[in-house]
Order: sequence, then structure tokens, then C-alpha cells
Amino acid sequence: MTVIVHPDRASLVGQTADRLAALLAELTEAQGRATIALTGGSVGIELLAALADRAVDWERVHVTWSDERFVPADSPDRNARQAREALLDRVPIPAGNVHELPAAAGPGVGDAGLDDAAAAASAMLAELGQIDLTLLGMGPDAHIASLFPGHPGVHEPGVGVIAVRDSPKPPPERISFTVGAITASDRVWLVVAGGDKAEAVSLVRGGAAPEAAPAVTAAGRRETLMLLDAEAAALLEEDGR
Ligand SMILES: O=C(O)[C@H](O)[C@@H](O)[C@H](O)[C@H](O)COP(=O)(O)O
Repeated sequence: MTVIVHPDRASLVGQTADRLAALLAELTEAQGRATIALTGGSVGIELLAALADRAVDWERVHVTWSDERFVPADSPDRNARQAREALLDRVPIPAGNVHELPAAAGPGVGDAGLDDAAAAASAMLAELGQIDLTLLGMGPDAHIASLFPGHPGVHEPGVGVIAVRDSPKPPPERISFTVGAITASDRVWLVVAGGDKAEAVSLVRGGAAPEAAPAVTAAGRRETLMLLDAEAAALLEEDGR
């Protein structure tokens, strides 16, 4: 894992958007298509908004998500809805290139269909083929996607999408890439900002166990980057790591 520290949140977001635009250009040029898995969370969405202002050949970019909240499609909690507002509705990406994870049938449905949604998402992931880049945020508890410390999901075997119940981060019902799905990606970028993440960053860099810090499992087949602002890296600088 390569750690790159930016002076502040704005430069982390701006320079990561530049880095992402450059990767998309390289991939669409070299292989005719790029497939990326987006993430939710404030930094993840800010990154998408910044990407909207970069030159990207959207015709040849496919997007999906490494996790999704299991709420109705029009819920403001949906990662896909937030991504559409921040980016996808602002760029000429073909509708067929946007591979949303299933939504709950409607308000108050609860977890009826959560397992079916996870199974459908696993099938869609298999159809999608190789993921060139999985973008991840990280919680203050070192969660990634919807894989939380002390929850069984981090030990779920195989490449797929799982149902998550009683998520400590609301909303409670989610569907999430497994660790195997994340590590099947060619590249994994963890994009993390804020002093509230400094402990988790230090835990991850210190080699904590996956059940304590799921983010330690974040690894791409070809590249793993931990992209931080100075606040999130603060303890690292103290440790000199
Ligand atoms: O659906 C979600 O909530 C995200 O996938 C989640 O994993 C997020 O990326 C982290 O919680 C970081 O979120 P912040 O960037 O807002 O701290």
C-alpha cells in the first residue's frame, strides 16, 4: 500500500480527481473501456463532483458501486442518487454504463428482499467483468464499503456482494462488496480525510486484524493507494510511517 499525503481536504479531492481522470484516459485509450466501482460518503461524493469538471471519455466508462444503502431508489441516502447529483447527471455517460446496485422496493419495505438484492448484485458484478479501480472511503472505525469491525461480512469468502444488517453507520440495511470482490479489482484507492480518521489510519498502517479494522484488507491486484489529507495522516507523521 502506497501512502500519499495532501496538505488539506481540498487538495486531496482535487488531486485525486486529476489522478482518476488520468487513469480513465489511460484505460480507455489502452483497452477501450474503463470499469470503476464508486463509493459513498462525503469524500467519495466530493471526489465525484470534482471529476465532473475533468475531461473524461464517458462513452467508454462504466460505473458501479462497492456498496449501497438498501433504501428506495429515490431516497437521498442512496449512494447512486448522490453520485448522479454530483456527477452522472452532469456528464454524457450512457445510461447503460451505469450499473446501480438494487434498491429496496419502497418505503418501509425493511429487509424484505435484502438477500435477493445481494444475490442480484453478485450476478451483476460477475457480468461486469474486471473492475479496473475500486474507490473506497474509510470510516473512523476503519470500515470500508459496508464492511464493519466485528461484523461477519469481513470474513465472507469469495467474490460477491453481501447483505449487511444492523450497520453501525445508518441506514442499517446495506449491500456490500466482499473483501474478495474488492481485492479482485486491479486497483484500490482509499480516499480519507479528516482528523477523526487519524486513529483508524494509524491502526491500518500498524497492521491491525481485519475484524478490528476492515480497511487493512483493501488491496488491489496491481495497485493500492491510501490517499490522505494531513489531518487523517497526523498520527502517521508522529510514527514516521
Ligand atoms: O455507503 C457508505 O457510507 C460508504 O461506502 C462508506 O464506506 C463511506 O465511504 C465511509 O463511511 C467514509 O465516509 P466519509 O467520507 O463521509 O467519512
